[in-house]
Amino acid sequence: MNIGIIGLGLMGGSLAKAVKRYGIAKKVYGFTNSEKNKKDILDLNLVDELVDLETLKKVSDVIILAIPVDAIIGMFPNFLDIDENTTIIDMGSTKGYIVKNIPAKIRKNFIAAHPMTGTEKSGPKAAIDDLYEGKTVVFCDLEDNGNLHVNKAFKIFQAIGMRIVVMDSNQHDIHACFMSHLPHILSFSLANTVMSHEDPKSIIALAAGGFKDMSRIAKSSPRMWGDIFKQNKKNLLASIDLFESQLQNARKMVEEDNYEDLEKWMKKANTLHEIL
Ligand SMILES: NC(=O)C1=CN([C@@H]2O[C@H](COP(=O)(O)OP(=O)(O)OC[C@H]3O[C@@H](n4cnc5c(N)ncnc54)[C@H](O)[C@@H]3O)[C@@H](O)[C@H]2O)C=CC1
Ligand SMILES: O=C(O)C(=O)Cc1ccc(O)cc1
Repeated sequence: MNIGIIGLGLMGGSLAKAVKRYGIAKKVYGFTNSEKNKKDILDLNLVDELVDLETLKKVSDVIILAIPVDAIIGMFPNFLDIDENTTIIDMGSTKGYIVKNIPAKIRKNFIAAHPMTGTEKSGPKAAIDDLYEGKTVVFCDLEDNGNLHVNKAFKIFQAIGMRIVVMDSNQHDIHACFMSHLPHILSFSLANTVMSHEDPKSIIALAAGGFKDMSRIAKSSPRMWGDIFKQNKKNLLASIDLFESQLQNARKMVEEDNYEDLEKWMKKANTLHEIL
């Protein structure tokens, strides 16, 4: 089968590497809207050929959308004339808003997927050989897809070493919010808090592992995360409220010198790593 990838940054570029490595695609075609990235994509040999969108639509049996979540929605009108056997798979970090907006004409073709793997880096140079190996991909609302398309999606993601979890898109957005969207907005907040108080010299001199761990994802793409926070606004606001109440509780225990309860509270937090 021929695979066409739209957007060849971290996710699309890494997928191109994976499908090549496992010999899943006869040919991998790519489309990008970024002139700046074209040279990198070709230098890195991510795809067999960079083509225009109309060509990619015609030559691909499967089209992967690895672009920001608002750009995924913006692509829908381009697919209205797609062949009934062409599968479209999006890799966006949000699912509810995307699924709700898929045009009826292509609903059977369009698989809503979210690979639960990534990094804070972006662009073609960020692509990694084994990004998907042994990781989970969530497929949403498969009951609305045609069997042919579901089977193709399973085949591709299993072949690159992924574990598949099937979920309702609204449930996905709640879980993805707590497990990914909330941690990202907290990391951005921590980075801005520290920078508003500390000078660069002290940051360099004193940054230890814990700070580096907690701020790594604050390096993530603002374009990509702006779209995610917008599409998952309702869940994000609810999770921030819950986080704020935890922080307020911690603040109160410190303020009142209630170190006994503070220790109990931290011991409870320790148990997260019995699960992870
Ligand atoms: N970065 C991560 O760790 C993860 C990202 N995702 C999702 O994957 C998608 C892609 O993210 P990344 O690869 O990290 O972003 P990226 O920024 O590394 O790559 C996206 C690429 O798409 C191109 N692009 C943007 N709009 C386009 C359009 N309309 N047509 C053609 N090309 C276009 C850009 O030039 C860019 O190179 C997003 O929807 C994101 O939410 C999902 C899981 C993990
Ligand atoms: O860099 C990390 O640790 C991530 O958590 C990457 C990530 C970003 C967005 C997603 O939708 C899923 C994973």
